[in-house]
Amino acid sequence: MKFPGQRKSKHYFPVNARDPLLQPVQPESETGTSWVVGIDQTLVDIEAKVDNAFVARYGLSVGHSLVIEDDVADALYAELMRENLITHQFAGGTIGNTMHNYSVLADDRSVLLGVMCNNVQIGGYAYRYLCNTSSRTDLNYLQGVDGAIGRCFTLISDNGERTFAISPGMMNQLRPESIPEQVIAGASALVLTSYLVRCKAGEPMPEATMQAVAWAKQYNVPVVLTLGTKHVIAENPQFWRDFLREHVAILAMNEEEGLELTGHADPLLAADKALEWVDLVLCTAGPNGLYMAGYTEESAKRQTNLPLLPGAIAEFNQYEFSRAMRYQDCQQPLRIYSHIAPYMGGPEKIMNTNGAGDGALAALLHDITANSYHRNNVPNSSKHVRNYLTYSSLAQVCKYANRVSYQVLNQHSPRLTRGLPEREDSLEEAYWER
Ligand SMILES: Nc1ncnc2c1ncn2[C@@H]1O[C@H](COP(=O)(O)OP(=O)(O)OP(=O)(O)O)[C@@H](O)[C@H]1O
Ligand SMILES: O=c1[nH]cnc2c1ncn2[C@@H]1O[C@H](CO)[C@@H](O)[C@H]1O
Repeated sequence: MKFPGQRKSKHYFPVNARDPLLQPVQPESETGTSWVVGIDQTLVDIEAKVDNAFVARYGLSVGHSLVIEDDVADALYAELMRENLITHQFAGGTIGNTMHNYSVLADDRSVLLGVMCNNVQIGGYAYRYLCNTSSRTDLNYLQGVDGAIGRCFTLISDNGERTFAISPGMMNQLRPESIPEQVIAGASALVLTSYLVRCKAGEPMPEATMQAVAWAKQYNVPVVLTLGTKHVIAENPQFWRDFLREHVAILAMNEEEGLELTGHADPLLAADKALEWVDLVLCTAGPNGLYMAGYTEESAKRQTNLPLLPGAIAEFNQYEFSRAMRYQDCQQPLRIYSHIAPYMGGPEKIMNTNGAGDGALAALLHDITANSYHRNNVPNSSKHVRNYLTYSSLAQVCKYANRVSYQVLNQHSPRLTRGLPEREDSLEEAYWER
């Protein structure tokens, strides 16, 4: 496990050095002790440059993700081929991206659940998917299907905005019995997307998802939900509010999804509202950067030394140097908030925004899993006198998430092609001091 945040400063602890006061550290095994698990619709992103007329012609909605029927997919694909518009093909899927990115950042294990073709052809979509997933993402629990994985036509307009058209193939055929109980039981987090319920009647994916949620609840594993697209939320916002209250600890969304969910266009107010249902919120806001909102123990709050920010909640970042806790673990819960503007003002030229939010969530998961790892190895550390959820403060997690988003914006693929630059391993020197 690589550590996030200020690794060379006081938070760094050399768990691999022999310190007789620490629990003997277990030799690194392939399965490790800390991992995250996610469920996804297995998808390959087929990226093409198109104009808005193309998007309208196929009944799509700019900036969003819609499912298309096979005949529409065939016509769309034929036009892309005929006009030679396809520029890239990548492994995709919002949770697949997040698991891959987590493994790249943490240099550690994530487990991906979903379907995979029983019969993989060299050079085919399934092959590309497997080749473009981190070797630290455990794919051993994928369920075989006799048919194709999904395709996500990723249509990029001139300003870098992306529109998705999903041709599902067999991506929703994941069955409840393919969810491994022990993998969920031992995970630091179970990561889901609201896309998982976007299925045809009778497809087993939603049931498989609920099986995973049931086990997560049984073993007290925090469930993380990323909202995916505003359309899925807009169809039934009350369903999602109930789902969050019932099952979810950590919510990731962008400001449009936040608006559909809460009725608040202001990302800070949307995040604050969502704290009625969940313990921790990450709300990305495109060129306005990102917000986090969560809880900490009143007596453990830490004052920021950054300028206090104006906003719909005055001086909302006052305690952003506090570490997040689950509501249920606080005796006197205090709401804490943080905001950060895009790293370096954003890249000079954005390749495309695809996956920027998935990158931010992967950074947050890294911080949470680092906390579990540290707790397992150094259980009597002062860092664990309370049952914290994150390893770092809210402010630090914001910086890290934002830094990772920048890295994704700066490249074509929605998945990190490499970790952050090595010299930033001591993040003091590069980013964090700026
Ligand atoms: N135009 C931009 N300029 C600068 N930074 C940006 C821009 N767009 C996105 N970012 C950065 O990327 C982060 C995530 O972006 P965004 O809100 O677009 O995520 P998203 O809509 O969830 O993306 P996706 O669903 O494609 O993963 C932002 O918090 C910000 O740091
Ligand atoms: O319906 C869907 N299910 C799962 N993933 C999706 C869906 N639509 C788009 N993406 C994925 O979202 C990623 C960027 O966040 C893209 O890589 C795309 O594959």
